[in-house]
Amino acid sequence: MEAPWSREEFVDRLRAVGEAKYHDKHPFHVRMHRGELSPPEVRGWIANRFYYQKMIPVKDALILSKLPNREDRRRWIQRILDHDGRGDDEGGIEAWLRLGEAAGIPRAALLDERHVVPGVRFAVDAYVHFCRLEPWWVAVASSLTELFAPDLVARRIRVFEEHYPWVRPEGLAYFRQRLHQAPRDAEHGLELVVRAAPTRADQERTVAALSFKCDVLWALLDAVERAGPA
Ligand SMILES: O=C(O)c1cc(C(=O)O)c2c(n1)C(=O)C(=O)c1cc(C(=O)O)[nH]c1-2
Repeated sequence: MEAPWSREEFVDRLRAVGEAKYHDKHPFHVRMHRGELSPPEVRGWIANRFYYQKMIPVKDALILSKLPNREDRRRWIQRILDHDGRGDDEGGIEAWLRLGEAAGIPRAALLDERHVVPGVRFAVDAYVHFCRLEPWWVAVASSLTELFAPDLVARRIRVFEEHYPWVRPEGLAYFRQRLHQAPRDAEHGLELVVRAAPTRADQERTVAALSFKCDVLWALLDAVERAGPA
């Protein structure tokens, strides 16, 4: 049996997956970042991504149900609250609906999923099923794309302000929230995976889970790109 990687090497291996295949490099994002998307294409992306947003707390509830440790459940549950909201906090799903409205999409058109194309549904459902079926620490590893999300989201805020000013600025609140939520989530996720994956075989399985998740995000954008304007 091969020796486990040190924590540092393990984290390097995880980061290398992001460098190779995180969706910031997808041609659709490249065009978005250059300011080349038409308003209907931006709307198509927002309307399809809503399905991802909507399913995130569902997959986090599946993981929550499997976490063996109370302290970890107390931290993990925050992810569900971040998206679904609680009390006065409207939550991320509501913020995404407002992003849609700021871009000219009626909330009813997001809620009834009329613009969601089959490939997006398949990709997102594959992620949810993966988290339902895999051991909790493998499912947690698949969430570690959040290690890479903050740079992309920070860039997206600048890109929208510069190239897509027709999207009303209050719509960007969702992305601003993610700038502090994602690093906190990634830190906890990494801590869980490092603790639960002590052998080289375990570590390799977590790297494969992260690679799978990059495929989910990539396939989602392939489908959005192919669908075109909404
Ligand atoms: O806009 C993005 O590029 C992006 C990427 C990701 C990601 O890397 O999975 C997430 C999000 N956004 C996001 O908003 C979010 O709530 C989220 C949760 C998760 C997850 O896997 O648990 N990823 C992401």
